[in-house]
Amino acid sequence: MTALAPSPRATRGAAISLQSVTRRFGTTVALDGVDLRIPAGSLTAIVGPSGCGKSTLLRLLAGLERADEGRLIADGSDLSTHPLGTRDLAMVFQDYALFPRMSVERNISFGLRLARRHDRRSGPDPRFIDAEVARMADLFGLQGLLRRRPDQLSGGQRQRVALARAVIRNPSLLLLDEPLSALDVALRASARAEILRLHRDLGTTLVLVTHDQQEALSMATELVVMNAGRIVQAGTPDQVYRRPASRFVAGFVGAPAMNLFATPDGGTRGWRPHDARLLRGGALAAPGSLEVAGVVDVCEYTGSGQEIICRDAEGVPFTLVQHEGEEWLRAGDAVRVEVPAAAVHDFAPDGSRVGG
Ligand SMILES: Nc1ncnc2c1ncn2[C@@H]1O[C@H](COP(=O)(O)OP(=O)(O)OP(=O)(O)O)[C@@H](O)[C@H]1O
Repeated sequence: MTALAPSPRATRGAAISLQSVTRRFGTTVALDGVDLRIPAGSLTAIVGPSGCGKSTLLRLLAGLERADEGRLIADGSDLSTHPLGTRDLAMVFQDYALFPRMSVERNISFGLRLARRHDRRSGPDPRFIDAEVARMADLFGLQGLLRRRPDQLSGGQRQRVALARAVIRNPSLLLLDEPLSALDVALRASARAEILRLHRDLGTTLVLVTHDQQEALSMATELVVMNAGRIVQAGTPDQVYRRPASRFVAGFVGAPAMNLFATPDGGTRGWRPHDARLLRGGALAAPGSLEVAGVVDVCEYTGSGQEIICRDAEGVPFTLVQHEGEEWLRAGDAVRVEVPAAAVHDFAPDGSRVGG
């Protein structure tokens, strides 16, 4: 019982747009004139430092917050006047928000049982509900836990129940607030794969808030970077990674982080550790490329290679990466690297990107 055909309840994903949305809490401006288009069927990941407004944006999409200014449009209708119905929308909160006195089975099937109570003729029948619960239990590894109550589960198990409860309803908009943060590595990988499969099979529009930018880069079709209540860049993960629009985005997206150096004019020059190539012996840098020299400070083994923290002649730290099979650098080694001109990013004193 793993691959039921997409249910006829499934609709295509909703297209959402925010127009000049502002949300204030007292003097705090949580969202500051946000314009954003979330394409139908996209998997949009929202990343940004703590307090930048990610959860507020998600809660706004869920209808749990109202905009003080601006408009929120879904499939052409204004959500402030026609909020999305509960069948079209599901949200998984950071704190799961499970029903404490219901069993896991009851929690997961809640939405379907509600639909049946509302409409016994076209609502899902009990056998379908049982089959769907069993499918969710399989997908999220909840077999054997269906009779328990939430307080008898670990944090990770609770999170999986919350995901199953949201996913079982095949919503056209699924909002996930840090859904994978409490899972261990193995479960995280399978839950991530399940979310991607769900997204692919049902065409649900999925909006995901995460602290884990690697998760965002690997899962998202659209990546939205926020800072201080504003959207500072939105695009495909590839666009954001390769052409960060500002110094802030350059430093925030990508792991290890981009190496950034102050330039004499007050701007910043950056390059990613993965774009640097070691120059061994007396090897010359290719014409036009950037050459950087330094001394290895610390080496950190990562399993598939090592990350190396170096310092240049001015003491500015920069990171290099080495992969398995290379001759390992060690603390105290002198290093020279070249960075192709196309991989060098320049930012003006105001932080904006310079050139292409
Ligand atoms: N109900 C509220 N009352 C007062 N201030 C709030 C409220 N909700 C959010 N804020 C403030 O609005 C700003 C944005 O909060 P939000 O929770 O959206 O940030 P976030 O990016 O999700 O943060 P985190 O990553 O830490 O969860 C913060 O300064 C926060 O303190």
